[in-house]
Amino acid sequence: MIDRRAPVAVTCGEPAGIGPEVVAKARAVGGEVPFFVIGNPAHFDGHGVIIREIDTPEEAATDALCVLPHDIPGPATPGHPDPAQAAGVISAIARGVELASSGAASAICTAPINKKALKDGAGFPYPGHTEYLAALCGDADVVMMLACPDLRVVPATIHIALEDVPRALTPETLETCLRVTNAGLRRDFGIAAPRIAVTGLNPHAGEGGTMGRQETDWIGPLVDRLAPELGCFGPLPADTAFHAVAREGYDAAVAMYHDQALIPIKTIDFAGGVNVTLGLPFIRTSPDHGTAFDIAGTGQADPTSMVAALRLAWEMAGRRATAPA
Ligand SMILES: NC(=O)c1ccc[n+]([C@@H]2O[C@H](COP(=O)([O-])OP(=O)(O)OC[C@H]3O[C@@H](n4cnc5c(N)ncnc54)[C@H](O)[C@@H]3O)[C@@H](O)[C@H]2O)c1
Ligand SMILES: N[C@H](C(=O)O)[C@H](O)COP(=O)(O)O
Repeated sequence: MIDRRAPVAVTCGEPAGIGPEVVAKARAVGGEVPFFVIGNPAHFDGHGVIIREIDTPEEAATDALCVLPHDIPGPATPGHPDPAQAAGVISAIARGVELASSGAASAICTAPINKKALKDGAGFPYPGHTEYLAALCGDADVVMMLACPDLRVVPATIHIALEDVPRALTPETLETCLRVTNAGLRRDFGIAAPRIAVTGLNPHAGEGGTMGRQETDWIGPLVDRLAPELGCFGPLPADTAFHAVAREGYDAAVAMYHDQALIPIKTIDFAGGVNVTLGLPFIRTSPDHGTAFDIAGTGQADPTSMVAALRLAWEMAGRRATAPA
């Protein structure tokens, strides 16, 4: 059967971070995935791969790092973001979205951005790709999933201050999160009847209302109501929801806030974790790490997560390409 998947569009991310290095290294070790990167070709020099400028995504090949040139000025200085580059970093993401939306790319895979650098340099009003991509797609209901072979996690609230979590967490937001998670597990991970563990917000999941009431007042009743339809159960005390035996009982865990979800996965498999946005009209993956300014330019960046992100995007594109309409 002919493989008609278009190549994956990689957005360059922060030029002063480790993004260019892991993208270039991924070309060398992630051999089978056809991809091209949207960025300034000069930013990818020096990592031992052949760089080829291309004019269209169709020219992407696996024998070189193919770069679709994008207007991001100047050299990159590792560890020191240049405010003049911020607008180009942002518009490269928007360009990736256009290419994925038109079918010219089968997915986007985003190299890490530095949110503060984009805010300082170009007034970027979003706390992350996830929210920016949702806005580009008409305020789509999206969830952020981080996935590795042993665990998938979804924080029900994403990039907000901890003090704002209890207000942001409502029956409506949690229900939407559970629905998007269930649909994503079925469509993009091929799990016919997903099992979704839901954690509590408070210590010991509230311990029967003695350490917080969200669990008894509404999280528990909501999870019970949706259980027959979405395969969810809980709320579980978060501290014991992620050990090895517990993980065997679910396909994804929905946690209540960012660190509750991301600490376990980045502890279990920082190198192999992948960030996936579910709920968009196209596929988006990303490595689970950030711009790592502390090691940028030293050659120490590990491309394993970038390779995993490319492979997962490609696999998801394959599943969508062969799914019945
Ligand atoms: N996908 C993304 O765009 C994304 C993901 C996470 C964080 N970020 C952003 O990146 C910036 C820095 O975040 P941070 O410092 O919290 O996390 P980070 O992941 O950049 O770094 C955390 C630690 O892990 C190390 N590390 C990270 N990736 C590595 C790799 N591939 N190989 C070897 N060591 C690696 C770093 O050197 C550092 O010590 C922030 O602006 C954050 O918002 C972006
Ligand atoms: N919250 C993510 C993490 O810590 O890995 C990271 O900030 C990336 O988020 P976006 O994909 O929204 O940029």
